[in-house]
Amino acid sequence: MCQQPAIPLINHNIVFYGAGSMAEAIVRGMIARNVVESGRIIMLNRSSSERLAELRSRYGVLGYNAPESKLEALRTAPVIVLAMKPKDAAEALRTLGPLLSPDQLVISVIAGLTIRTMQGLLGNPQPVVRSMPNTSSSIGLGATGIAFSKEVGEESRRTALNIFEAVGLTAVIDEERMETLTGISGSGPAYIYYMMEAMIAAGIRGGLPLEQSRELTVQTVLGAARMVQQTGEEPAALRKKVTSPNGSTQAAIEVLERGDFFETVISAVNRCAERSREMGSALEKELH
Ligand SMILES: NC(=O)C1=CN([C@@H]2O[C@H](COP(=O)(O)OP(=O)(O)OC[C@H]3O[C@@H](n4cnc5c(N)ncnc54)[C@H](OP(=O)(O)O)[C@@H]3O)[C@@H](O)[C@H]2O)C=CC1
Ligand SMILES: O=C(O)[C@@H]1CCC=N1
Repeated sequence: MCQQPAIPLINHNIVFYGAGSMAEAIVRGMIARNVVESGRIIMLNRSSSERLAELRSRYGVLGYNAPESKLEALRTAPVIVLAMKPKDAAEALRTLGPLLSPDQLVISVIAGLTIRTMQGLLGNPQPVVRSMPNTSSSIGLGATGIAFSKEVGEESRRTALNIFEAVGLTAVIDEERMETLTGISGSGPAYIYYMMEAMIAAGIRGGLPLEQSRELTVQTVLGAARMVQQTGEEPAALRKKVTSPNGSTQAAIEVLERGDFFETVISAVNRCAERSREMGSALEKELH
């Protein structure tokens, strides 16, 4: 596990422009690891005061949706994390651009939104970071891809890395690979949850009580991931060790193969990447 720093690593305000699931996952992870004091986190949304009240009471963060407070927070924060849905990003970036000074860092978690489009919509070559985290950041087990615009200096680079390293693993990658990474780790938790849903349902249909089926499934997924991590063995090698010749596992794998499981997962990852590119293209059109 990560060691909790005695002195918070981040000693400036961070504004989350968007206060939904992904923003909360990052905030929860950062606060749990004590990398920043909760009073330095400001969360903004468009309309939901109940949501801001919930975040304030859960994490002790500040939350605003009144226009003047929002503008003031955006004008003055050294770091702004863009965390709204892609459909809301163009308008938000157009609002943000004229408010910023050149030293403010904008970090996006928005799927598909490229560095070029971000800077175009901001209207200036602001230092920007394109990231793709996942919701496991909320328990410190996130996996985040990061790409930097050339305007990002060493200190800002470190700031962005501090945020995401505090909530899990980070991978600095070429921006061109961000959609593929989205297909693996950004959306990946959903594929695993889907597999778990099916395993739990199978247990119930086979007569196990829901709770037992759930617990057994969770432990199986956790154990399998830890085995790959801790033994350093390849998943294929570990799979072989479970699969006795002509045994029950082999019979199960044959069913998965008949459903073209391996290629189906690859197609899902590819489609996810393609969809991210489509969302990125829709945002790029907003430039014209
Ligand atoms: N969920 C995930 O697993 C992951 C999501 N992402 C990315 O994170 C982003 C957010 O996703 P998610 O957290 O799921 O979305 P949510 O719908 O949960 O949250 C979106 C938030 O943005 C706010 N918002 C929208 N427009 C504005 C605006 N103009 N000003 C201020 N706040 C605004 C909404 O406020 P209100 O409710 O008041 O309208 C809401 O708080 C997406 O772009 C997605 O691609 C990236 C990786 C993983
Ligand atoms: O589904 C989405 O668009 C976002 C991006 C990665 C995970 N969720």
